[in-house]
Amino acid sequence: MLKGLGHTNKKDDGVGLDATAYQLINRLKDMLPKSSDVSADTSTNAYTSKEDIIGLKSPPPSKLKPPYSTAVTFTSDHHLRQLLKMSNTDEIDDNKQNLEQEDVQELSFEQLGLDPRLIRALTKKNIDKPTPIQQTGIPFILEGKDVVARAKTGSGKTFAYLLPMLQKLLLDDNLASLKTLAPVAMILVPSRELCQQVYSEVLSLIELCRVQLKVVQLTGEPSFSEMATALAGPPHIFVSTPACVQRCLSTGVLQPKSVQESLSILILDEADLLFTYGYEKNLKDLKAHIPKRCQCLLMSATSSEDVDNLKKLYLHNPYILTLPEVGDAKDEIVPKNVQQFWIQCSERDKLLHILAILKLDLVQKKVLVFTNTIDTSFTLKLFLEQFGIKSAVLNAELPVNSRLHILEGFNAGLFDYLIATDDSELKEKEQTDGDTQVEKKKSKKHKKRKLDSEFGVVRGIDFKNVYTVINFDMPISAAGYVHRIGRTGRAYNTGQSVSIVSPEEMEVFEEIKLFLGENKDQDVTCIAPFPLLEKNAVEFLRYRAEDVARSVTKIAVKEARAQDLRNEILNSDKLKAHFQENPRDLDLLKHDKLLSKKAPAPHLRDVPEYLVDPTTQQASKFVKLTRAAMGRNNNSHKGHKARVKKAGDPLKTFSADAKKQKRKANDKEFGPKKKK
Ligand SMILES: Nc1ncnc2c1ncn2[C@@H]1O[C@H](COP(=O)(O)OP(=O)(O)OP(=O)(O)O)[C@@H](O)[C@H]1O
Repeated sequence: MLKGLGHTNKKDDGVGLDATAYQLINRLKDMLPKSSDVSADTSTNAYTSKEDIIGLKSPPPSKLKPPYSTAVTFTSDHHLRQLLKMSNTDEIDDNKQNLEQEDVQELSFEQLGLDPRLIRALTKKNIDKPTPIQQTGIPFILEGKDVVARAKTGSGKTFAYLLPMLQKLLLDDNLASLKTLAPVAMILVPSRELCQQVYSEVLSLIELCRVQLKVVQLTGEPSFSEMATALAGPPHIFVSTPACVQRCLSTGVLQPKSVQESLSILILDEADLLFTYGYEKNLKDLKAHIPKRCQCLLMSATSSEDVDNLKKLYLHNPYILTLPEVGDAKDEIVPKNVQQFWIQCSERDKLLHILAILKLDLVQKKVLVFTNTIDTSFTLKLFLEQFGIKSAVLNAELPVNSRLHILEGFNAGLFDYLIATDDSELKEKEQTDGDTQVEKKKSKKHKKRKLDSEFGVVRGIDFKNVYTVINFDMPISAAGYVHRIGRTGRAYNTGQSVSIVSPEEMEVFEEIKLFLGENKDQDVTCIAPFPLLEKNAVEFLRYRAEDVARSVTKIAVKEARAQDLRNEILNSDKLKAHFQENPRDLDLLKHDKLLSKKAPAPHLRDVPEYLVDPTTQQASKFVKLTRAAMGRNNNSHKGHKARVKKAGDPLKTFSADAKKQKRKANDKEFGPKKKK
């Protein structure tokens, strides 16, 4: 991104950047970790690096037929060490020579052997070249191998398995036209949100390919008739959670014998979460019904004991494909195109600091804010509302239709700020804490939390065009941090994260830095202090912020939370009925409406210029300039194609309208904005 900014400086005369701004930019450059020297120029994006293209295997890639063998390449000792960790040493030594001799070659989708219909569908989605995990994975999967694919967040793992899976169904007459009694392909994911996301991706590919394949999704605890309706036919592809499939089997809606006869490909997505979300028993029981000849794929962003256990349980002599792996160096954990920053302040001053960075326009939109509790989300929402910053909240308490709709609305650009409660780690902790199941049940009952156990907002969800991730509360582990900030910088996009760290959170922050490979002795910094926020700028806002913060009482939060839940329960029913008919009508309900009882005071909406010091004004200009240079979609690499796409993609067309509607609604709620 910095190189990109460098280019934009040449064009910025009209914007009025002065020497201070350039100093600021340079300061920002200096403070950035060396690894974040990423560019808006696609030729240097995260995926073109040789270092990132990795394939591991048995048998060696050289035994594969061309053109596959050239795609599988080792380029560093680190990669070989990775291999040694997980495979047979002799085999590695055998392969080492082959691998070192091979040339790195970037392959196109055509060269990977994908069907023209799928390539056309990808072109319509503006996807023209495979990511490394797709380059490496697709040929193996097309060959029918069992595969474990491990790659960073946002690296395109979903298409890495969807494309070859669909190709198999498209090309194999037996599979697609055979009168089976159960689905031919099954995709198991840990959460409802992921289920919806994967389902939408498959559906959209099928529609764009114009083929007669049927896909169905099912989650939660559906009734017998819901299961029977979903599986009538049966669909070719079934997207679900392990618990739900188990339910279909135990109620007889899915006959074990039919599964044995029909199932050809099974995919376990976000495999590292399946056990921690409590599906261990389901998966163990399900194993008995999976035919031996069934091809199994296991996708995950990190490695863990759970992934290993699943691999042993389901896969036969698998190919293990891994992109740079967690463990050795920071570049290999977090996508290179994400810049990481932090701000240190007291717990009490967190509201003040987030207000300063949002209100003074010091970060790019869209912004995804993570909190650890639902109450904190509402505190933040109510607080920001008073300053004219509207946001939606997302948490496990909300009805499923609302959650899905909120995600879709955010992805379509209906609102810019989403405050998500990430309690997935607490959920994991709940799983490991406590001695017996009974105790766990008791404590859960005691808490009376009506949270959806299939909710998962952090892992795997493909938030579109989120530029900034803010950790308002720090996650409780380094892995949680990696997954949170992985919601930005997806695929070829750039992004940044800002962690607001209180003294109480310093311990976990240090842990995170260590995990990312920060090393003071070698002058390696992974998370730099946020460079655009001046102390003065914060202090100027203090009085107003503290005044408003005092009005956001515990009672106000409780009431807002209850009100939001009531709204969303009503919404959810409407959504259910309406969206069966109009699945793309996203603007029916607004999720970012105001919850404060007191209307926001007009004087808090705009920060008067005299309150903003000149350096901060320059910083804000600099952020706006960057935004303009990057284009609204944060997709500079797509160039003219992005414009072509806009007309054809209902989501894009919709978001353009949505922007107008959003402006109108804003004026209605806050009053028309004065022209400066
Ligand atoms: N070849 C490609 N070129 C450009 N964009 C791509 C490509 N493949 C996938 N994408 C896009 O990249 C984004 C991230 O992909 P995906 O959700 O599959 O990542 P992931 O590796 O599964 O991440 P996570 O581990 O967080 O689940 C999606 O928006 C997807 O449409």
